[in-house]
Amino acid sequence: MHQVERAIFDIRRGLPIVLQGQAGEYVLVQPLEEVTESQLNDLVTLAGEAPGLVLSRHRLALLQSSEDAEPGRLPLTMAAARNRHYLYELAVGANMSVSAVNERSSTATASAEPASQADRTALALMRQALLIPAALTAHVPASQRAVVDARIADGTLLAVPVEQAARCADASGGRLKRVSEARVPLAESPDSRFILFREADGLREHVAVLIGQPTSWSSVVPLRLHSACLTGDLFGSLRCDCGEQLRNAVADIHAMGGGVLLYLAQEGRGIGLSNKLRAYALQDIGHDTVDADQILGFGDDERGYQVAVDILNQLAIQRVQLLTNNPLKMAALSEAGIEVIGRQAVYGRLTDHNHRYLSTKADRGGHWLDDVFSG
Ligand SMILES: Nc1nc2c(ncn2[C@@H]2O[C@H](COP(=O)(O)OP(=O)(O)OP(=O)(O)O)[C@@H](O)[C@H]2O)c(=O)[nH]1
Ligand SMILES: [Zn+2]
Repeated sequence: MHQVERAIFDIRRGLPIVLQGQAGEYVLVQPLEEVTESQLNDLVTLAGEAPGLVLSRHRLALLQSSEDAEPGRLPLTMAAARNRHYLYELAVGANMSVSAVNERSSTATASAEPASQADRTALALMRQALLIPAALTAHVPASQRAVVDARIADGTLLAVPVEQAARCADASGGRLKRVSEARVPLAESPDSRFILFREADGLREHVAVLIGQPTSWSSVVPLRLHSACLTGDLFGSLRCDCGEQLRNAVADIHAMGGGVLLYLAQEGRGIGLSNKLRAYALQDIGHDTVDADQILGFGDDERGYQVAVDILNQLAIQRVQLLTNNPLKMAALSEAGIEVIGRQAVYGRLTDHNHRYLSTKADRGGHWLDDVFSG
């Protein structure tokens, strides 16, 4: 796992890695995000043949104008593989179909082939690294093995077994370390304590905010799962309702006699801040919050709650009253064996700026927000 965690760091820095198959085959993986012309040239030279562009099922569904799709790999011509602008159009362009992109460009690509295990793993690693979910993959032919081996040997290219990488990228939670804690009095709840949990790869840290003294909590613990939103939580952005929900939740839990707020590193519904800002830019040209994420290759909600369940287990919390308007959070906890005894709504204010966002959440995400719209 250690090696995979290193690989995720390389990927996050935009560097290529090698995935090694069980039969000894090598697949070079180059993240698309921030890729430079010179990296594209290097990739083609190193592989000795044109790579393919691996895209998520959400992005391919858009490119193919279909309801649903599987992750796939678009085989590229040599010219296409070197054309950064063209690759970006395919991966995140807002005007969408493979043929339309081909038409606008001097290069061309064929229709998608099913993604191999290495391709799928490459996508999972991009997500784990919080990059755009798109990568170039190239099979290294026997003639190029010695060159690639030399790069692995001199430490300029990291190689990891694909099986291990697939397991690591899919393992959400389960490897959380309780790192540090302290008393942090909050305006809405002076008797509060922060406990920090760190994921094994070190990329994400989550905080459990204990409100009041656990010894005085009732047997059903009021719980808020709050996904990080830098823009809303910290700056009071008017695009969403997060900041007010956060503060209202702390006040509500305090008023309920104490409980827990888990502040989860799931910025932008799990797509990361850089992608959320990209999604905001797409919303500014007319797409709604769900479609904007899909253009970038993401599903409506990329969050999982295993991390939250692991923290609750570490805190020995079994029965909760959940503060949420999100049916997925209720279901995720119940499915993981946490008893959700009840639900309490937690709202922010409706404004001109967040109206469309909240109505999309209600209409397309099934969030319980009727009371917000009825005033
Ligand atoms: N991708 C994306 N994420 C957004 C957008 N606006 C807000 N977010 C994120 O959405 C998440 C909202 O999280 P939560 O406050 O847990 O809210 P929720 O899923 O609506 O559920 P409840 O508040 O519990 O009802 C945060 O991670 C925000 O960063 C957006 O337009 N696009
Ligand atoms: Zn927000």
